Amino acid sequence: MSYDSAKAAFADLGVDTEAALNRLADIPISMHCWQGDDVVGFEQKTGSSGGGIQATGNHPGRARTPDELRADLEFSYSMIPGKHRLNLHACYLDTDQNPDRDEIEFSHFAPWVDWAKDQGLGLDFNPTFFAHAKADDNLTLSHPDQGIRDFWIEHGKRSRDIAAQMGAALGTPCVNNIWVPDGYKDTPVDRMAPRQRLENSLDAMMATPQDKAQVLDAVESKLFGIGVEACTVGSHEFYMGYAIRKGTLLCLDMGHFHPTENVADKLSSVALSVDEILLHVSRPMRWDSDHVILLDDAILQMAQELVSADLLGRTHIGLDFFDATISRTAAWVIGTRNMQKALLRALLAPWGGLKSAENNLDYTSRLVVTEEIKDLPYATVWAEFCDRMGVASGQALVSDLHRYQASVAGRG
Ligand SMILES: C[C@H](O)[C@H](O)[C@@H](O)C(=O)CO
Ligand SMILES: [Mn+2]
Repeated sequence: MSYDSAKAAFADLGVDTEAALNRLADIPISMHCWQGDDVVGFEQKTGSSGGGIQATGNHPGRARTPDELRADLEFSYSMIPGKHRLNLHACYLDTDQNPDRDEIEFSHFAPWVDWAKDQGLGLDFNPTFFAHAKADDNLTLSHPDQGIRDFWIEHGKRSRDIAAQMGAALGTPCVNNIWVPDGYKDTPVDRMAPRQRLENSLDAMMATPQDKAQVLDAVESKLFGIGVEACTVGSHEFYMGYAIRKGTLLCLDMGHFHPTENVADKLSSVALSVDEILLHVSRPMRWDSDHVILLDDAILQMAQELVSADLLGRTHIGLDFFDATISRTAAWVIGTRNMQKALLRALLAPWGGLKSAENNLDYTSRLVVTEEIKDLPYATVWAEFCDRMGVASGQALVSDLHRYQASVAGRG
């Protein structure tokens, strides 16, 4: 089918494909650096991720240096239509020095900033509160030991400063997202004290006012993780309350709720209480398994909510998955494109008519239309988008992904 025929099919429903394509071109997705190297990072130490998160698999081609990671990212961005962002973790510093987490500085990340400027990318940032000896108790900002808390508060402060400098250097606010693994394997007798300590530590970390044009603070909750099955200190209720009271962004990670919860349903509720939202789009399978996102119902519903509730202007879309059983670059490309495809479908829905049917309690029309539009030629509009953006689709995409993977498979 030609794009003109597809355009006419959507126009029949009152949908303007040109407006949808223009809007999609303006939605940046923050791609996470950690898919490229299985959440290992570039600190001069050995050890696994810790904190209950784990990349599984041993596919050849893992990036072992910042240069390799940047090369993989450059290839991946060239396969993804539009201009996007990179989400960096503090453990991905690029320096010959060996600072501990409480000693990191902007200079340790300067090569990333120079590269981002060169590539026209915005940067987002995250303090790294896991994979460190001082996180081995699965307690960091909420640890009963003041010394350990102070260490992590210092790390958090420095990360926030670095994020602000990144935002200033690149002229686009850097979202600085805080996730801590803190929790208990077995049922604690005191849930209040660690939560009070976490709140105090967060307050100390974010005590210095920062320019929102440079850095946006975000906090990320979790239901449970490996090793903290009984209680997570930074639960959803904890961070939702914190974000509302303190004016931070709230991060909703799709893998951080009970598997039967619909994270898309939370957006409109949360948006009534916080100004801005951060999404970690992920695919949990039975647990927070961080599978590569598919074009499945969960993602489609998330995109529908973002468009229908008019939340795109105050939601930062980040990704959070890491699969080491497949080509890591293909994982980035497929997952990011799926997020974009979901947004495109949502932008191509006849929201006016659907909302008016629902308002009139005409659920039959709502059902007929939502089912009928599933047959519309979305693939043709997507191919047109890729074409206009100079990015491969179909068999050409498959070949390019295989060719790049073959070129990195020999890495040791
Ligand atoms: C590496 C990330 O910070 C991490 O995945 C975090 O965002 C998370 O979701 C932990 O489960
Ligand atoms: Mn996350």
